[in-house]
This record gives sequence, C-alpha cells and structure tokens, in this order.
Amino acid sequence: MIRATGVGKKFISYHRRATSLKELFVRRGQASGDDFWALRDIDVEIGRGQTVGLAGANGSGKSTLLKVLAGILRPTHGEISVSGRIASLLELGAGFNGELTGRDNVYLNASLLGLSRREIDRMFDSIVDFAELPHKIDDEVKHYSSGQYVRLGFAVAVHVDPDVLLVDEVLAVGDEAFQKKCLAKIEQFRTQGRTILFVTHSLDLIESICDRILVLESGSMIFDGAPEIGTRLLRQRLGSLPSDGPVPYDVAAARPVLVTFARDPGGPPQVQFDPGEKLTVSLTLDLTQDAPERLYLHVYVLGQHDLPIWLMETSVGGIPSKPGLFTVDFTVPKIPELLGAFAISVHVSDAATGVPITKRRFDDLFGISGPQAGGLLKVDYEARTRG
Ligand SMILES: Nc1ncnc2c1ncn2[C@@H]1O[C@H](COP(=O)(O)OP(=O)(O)OP(=O)(O)O)[C@@H](O)[C@H]1O
Repeated sequence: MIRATGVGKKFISYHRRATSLKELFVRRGQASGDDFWALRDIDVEIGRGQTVGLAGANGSGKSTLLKVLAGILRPTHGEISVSGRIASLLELGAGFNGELTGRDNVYLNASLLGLSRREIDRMFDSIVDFAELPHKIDDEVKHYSSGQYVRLGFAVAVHVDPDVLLVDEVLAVGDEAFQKKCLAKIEQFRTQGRTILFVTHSLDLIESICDRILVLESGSMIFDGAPEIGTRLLRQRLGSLPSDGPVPYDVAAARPVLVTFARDPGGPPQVQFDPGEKLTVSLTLDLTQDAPERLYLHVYVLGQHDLPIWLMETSVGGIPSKPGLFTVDFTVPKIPELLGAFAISVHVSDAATGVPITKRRFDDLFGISGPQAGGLLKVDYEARTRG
C-alpha cells in the first residue's frame, strides 16, 4: 500500500526560511551553509489496514516523511510507491489556498483528490457539518483560526473515501471535543480496514490505537515495530524513562530489539562508512524481570550470504540483570579494509550452559565503501601489462 525504499531528503541550509515559529526554533542551532539531511535511508512498507504512529523528537523528520509519502515533497534519493487514494492532512499552510473561501477550498481540495463536482456537491453539507463551520464556510480561509482550518482540512480528508490517510500532528490544534470526533473517525477507518499513518507526540495514543510505531531520530528510522517497545525506547531516548528503571514486561527473557550504527556511541546514526573509520554498533535489548543472570552477548557481523566476518562479545555479566531496555555499544576504532554491505546477528547466551537463549538477525545493513568496486577485502595491488 505504501512503500518507501532508500528514501533520503536533503534540504539546503543556506537562506532557508522558516515557515513557522516552530521551525524557526527547531532550526536554531543547526549549522548553516551545509546540506542538511532531514531524512536518511528510510525503508518502510505499510500494508493495507494498518494503523501506524510516527513518533520522534522535534525536528526528527516526521512531517518531512509524511510530505514525501504524500507526494508534496520529492525525495532526494529513493523511491516511493503508494497504491489507492491517499488523503492527507499536513501542517497548517499545506493544502488550502488562503485567498479562497472555505467552500472553494473544499471543492478544490476534493477535486485534487479525484472527486467529481457532483460527488463533492453530494457530500458538501456533511463536510461542513463535520467541521462545524456552517457560519464560516463563505469566508476566506486566511481569516480562519488554526483550529477552524484543521477542522475543515480533516473534514475533507475523511470524506473523500481515502484508502490511505496521512495525518500530521495538526490534530492537536483542535479543541478537545473535535479531537474526540477525529479519533472516533480514525477508529472507524481502522475497523474499515483503511491504512492510517499519523504523527503524534502522544505516546499513550500510539499505545492505545496503533498496530505499529515508527520512531525517527535525526532523520533515520531507529525503530519499526511493536508500539509498547517503540514508545518505551523513545521515552528513554527523550530522557523521560530511566534507562535502568524497572519496566514490567513478560514476553521473552531477553530480546534484541534494535541495532543502530554510528561513528561514536550515542552519535547520529549513519549507515555508510569508510575503511579505517571508527564504527559503533549499538544494540538495544529488552530484558524481563525474570531474565537469568550471567548473560552475555555474541554479535556477529555478517557479509554476503550471511557469512560471519567478525565476532564481538561482551564479558559474562556484561548485561545488567535488572529489567528494562539497555544498550550495549561495540566500538571498532578502525574498520578493517573491507568492502560491502553487512548485517548483524545477535545471540544472547547464558554462561551457565553456553547455549543461546535468544537469537536475532537484523535486516538493517551498514555499508563499508572504498575506491575498489568489488570483492570483500580491500587489498593493495598493482596491475602491469607485459608483452
Ligand atoms: N523546507 C525546508 N527547508 C529546510 N529545512 C527544512 C524544511 N522543512 C523541514 N526542515 C528541517 O528538517 C528537519 C525535520 O523537520 P520536520 O518538520 O520533518 O520535523 P518533525 O519531526 O516533524 O518535527 P516536529 O515534532 O517539531 O513537528 C528540521 O530540522 C527542519 O528544520
């Protein structure tokens, strides 16, 4: 239904004008004069009928990803494919023309989504009723409050019978009664098997209504999976949950849930490295209360056909016995002279038996590139032609 493959989005920082106060604040502190990657290497596939929450800190790339998926921004790299009618309610300012009346904007917007004039005529009153704006519908939209604007945008988006609904955090602008109405509509869409992707800072909301959470950090997708794990991870990253605090959890004894690659521990995630560069492989594990002590980790770096290239281990007891999510950083000061794409496989073993209690191979890859085009090892050589 929605597929993004290798999607990156670069903005040029020079003369970048903030279009909102929020952006102005978020952008402060970013180096100017550089290319700025708002999204990097995003691979995601969302199937029909899924309700997915998109979360992450301010400026992590959530709105940019929605705009790229909605076709409003063109990705710098990668491919997007979406099947079905896609309706989106993006940030204020995107979608409506301020000089036109609410009525004209409803017609314009719905016709851009492929509805005929007659179809729009038929649903017009229902849209206006849903938005609760009958007295305002013939005013120019630039005179609407942000809440009124969002009401109308949401009303159009849900009336055009979309297969895919993309909703930005704008819902938070509506008052409580309207938010409830929107959530009821989202719930109805869910039961009708439509696909919903929405941005929110409310992790409680994600836990209560989503099948899945995507977590962005500095433009990279650092988690894609179960809401209860993703929200805990994000709370930890945002500092609202102590990393060693007891968290009730009882699905498995120890589960590797996330791998990220960076130069330094805690540094910005990256997936492309050069030989000789520093590499940190960070593994996040989820440990339950009854996890056995004396656990240790084996981490295999796998090459093509899952061939183990090298092994990294913690010492026995290198995993806390306390429950919760924790991260182990394996830092390689100098990447060997290797080339290619590498995956990670993790075994959690109990020293008492030496038997792995959990294994997981992650699909996330990192690449080591160099001037040489093929092969696994970078070998110095000379080519000379004789005769
Ligand atoms: N048109 C643009 N030109 C340049 N930079 C941009 C543009 N739009 C967004 N950015 C930058 O890209 C980064 C990601 O922005 P985005 O709005 O996607 O973040 P977000 O996760 O939605 O944030 P928030 O939670 O604050 O809404 C930010 O640093 C932002 O300043």
